[in-house]
Amino acid sequence: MLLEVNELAVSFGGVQALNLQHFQLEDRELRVIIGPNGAGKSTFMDILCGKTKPDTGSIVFNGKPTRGLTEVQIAEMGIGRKFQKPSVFPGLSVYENMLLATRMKKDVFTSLFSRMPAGVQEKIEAMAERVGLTSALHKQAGALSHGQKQWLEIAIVVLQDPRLLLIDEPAAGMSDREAEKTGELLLELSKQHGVIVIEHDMHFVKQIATKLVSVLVNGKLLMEGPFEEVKNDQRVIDCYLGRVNAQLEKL
Ligand SMILES: Nc1ncnc2c1ncn2[C@@H]1O[C@H](COP(=O)(O)OP(=O)(O)OP(=O)(O)O)[C@@H](O)[C@H]1O
Repeated sequence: MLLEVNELAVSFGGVQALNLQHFQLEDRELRVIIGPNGAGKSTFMDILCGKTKPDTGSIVFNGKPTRGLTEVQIAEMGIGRKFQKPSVFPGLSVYENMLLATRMKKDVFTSLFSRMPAGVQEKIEAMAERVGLTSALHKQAGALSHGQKQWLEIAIVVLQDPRLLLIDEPAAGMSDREAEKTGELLLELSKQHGVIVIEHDMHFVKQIATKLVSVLVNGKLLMEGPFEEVKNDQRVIDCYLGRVNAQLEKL
């Protein structure tokens, strides 16, 4: 098991944001987490990467407990997080952004201007190929399309060689074609990494949920199952009145 979580809870000002009895993820499993706004999805990822400290509970990653560790220590253990908010350096090229990612432990100046260890260039070129950014390698990151920026963000996390990737709403704001390409990329990445994806777009969920979908509601796990089972579950449908419900009916 790559990740095992038990009795994980956190409250903010008396409001319980998360109260997760149990969650587990196998190595090289891609799990999608869905749930209405305020369900605790981002809070769960924030706790997994050490950004938020839980009140109670245990998290065992790759056989080792992570509670009490800092964000940096957790990242070094192999949990990589891609946030919804862009975090690339817009004034640097795609290549330079990727180079920085391979050398995160050094400062920006040293990373960009010191001698490059053997194999780094090849690693960056292979990653650019994987995320479809080969022809944009020397473009400024700030000039990329929204979809390309998201792929660069994913590449930056993957270049740090995490065992587990946490990805928050990767398809938000993308065209259908970009979302589809992103889905293909995540499926490909899950051959080498554990991947947890938070997503609202049900077409995208359908594409990538080849195994299990976890549904969070009010901080609790409502159900877990294959996409077909989840989308037909009355409790899930009831939680998704409105926009997402309409999407579910079309699938
Ligand atoms: N730092 C914080 N301080 C106070 N309350 C918070 C904080 N972070 C989250 N919350 C609250 O915790 C609950 C869960 O929020 P969270 O952002 O995890 O939900 P979510 O499922 O990711 O929602 P969305 O789909 O809208 O992103 C919400 O009631 C939210 O207002």
